Amino acid sequence: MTATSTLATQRASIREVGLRDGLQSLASIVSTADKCAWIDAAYDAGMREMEVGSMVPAHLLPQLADTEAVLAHACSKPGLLASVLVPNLKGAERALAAGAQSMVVPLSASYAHSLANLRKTPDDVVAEVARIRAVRDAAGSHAQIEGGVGTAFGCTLQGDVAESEVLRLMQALLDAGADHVSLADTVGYADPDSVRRLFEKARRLVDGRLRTAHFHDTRGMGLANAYAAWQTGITHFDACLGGIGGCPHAPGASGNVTTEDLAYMLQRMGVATGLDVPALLQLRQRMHAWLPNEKLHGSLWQAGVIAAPQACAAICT
Ligand SMILES: CC(C)(COP(=O)([O-])OP(=O)([O-])OC[C@H]1O[C@@H](n2cnc3c(N)ncnc32)[C@H](O)[C@@H]1OP(=O)([O-])[O-])[C@@H](O)C(=O)NCCC(=O)NCCSC(=O)C[C@@](C)(O)CC(=O)[O-]
Repeated sequence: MTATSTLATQRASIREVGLRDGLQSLASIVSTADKCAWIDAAYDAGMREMEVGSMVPAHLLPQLADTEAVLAHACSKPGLLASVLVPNLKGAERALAAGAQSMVVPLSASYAHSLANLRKTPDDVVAEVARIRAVRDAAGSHAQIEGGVGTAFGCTLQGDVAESEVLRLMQALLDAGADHVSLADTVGYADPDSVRRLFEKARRLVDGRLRTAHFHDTRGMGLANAYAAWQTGITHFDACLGGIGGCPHAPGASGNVTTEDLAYMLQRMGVATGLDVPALLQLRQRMHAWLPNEKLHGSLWQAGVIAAPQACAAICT
């Protein structure tokens, strides 16, 4: 898809991943009731895709130990696509039993990060996706399987990651049974040029089966990278309210691109997201009470939204 035809689409979807990527690296533990309130408020603000936790061993990420309960609440929301991260077959079995509508299987294109994060090589993760697909199909479930290719632009443990390796693994995930794939910049190694280059190549290879772009704002390029991905035809983005997030097994990892800033950027570009940006800002404000010891990030909350032209005209006359 060319930039011109992409811009004609003028619709994009943001998946709030704060309850998973956002919380996984924070020491604070948010109560299940507060997580459900977070889901309610995001849903009321128009959010229709949320990643609400991880099916990892509770002792590894106690922050996400209540994922089953949080997922059950998310699944009660009509029209909400509720996903969870699953690191292995056991996690997928838990996700299927809990009624997940979408499972994100992370695969690190960086060999070193793959071992640190999942104790598996990237190709072992591909083989695990084949097992997850077999179990899902045998269960008669329609839960989507997303292969999330992380460290796609490099990482602190290994340095460079070759584009050819990222593309190979992306294709291997689809061949193994993933329904679609996403590309992630785990530690802020991407820039708009490298994003455009890799996403264009990836889209040439698998077209619409490359669904989502997942950026961290580690070096201040999160929004610029999202814009570059949008220009290649990507219309699904991951983001975290308050810009929290980061992989605990990736040294130097920091927060995701900020949901409210990304939603506002798209809105200013005339792209419909279905999101109520002032409502997102109110939700961000509530997060201070849920995460009193954590720093929230982003820009829009400081300056506020610029009033729509009609409202401005009314005020100015
Ligand atoms: C994959 C493992 C589990 C391997 O960990 P392991 O120790 O190799 O696991 P194992 O298979 O040897 O099993 C050890 C024990 O854990 C149990 N177990 C095993 N699996 C599960 C499970 N799913 N749920 C519950 N329990 C489980 C298993 O049953 C066994 O129990 P025991 O017999 O000793 O009583 C571990 O390495 C792991 O959980 N890693 C995940 C780390 C993580 O969450 N990282 C962050 C997410 S990835 C990320 O942030 C990047 C991303 C996606 O956001 C993209 C980006 O930003 O770029």
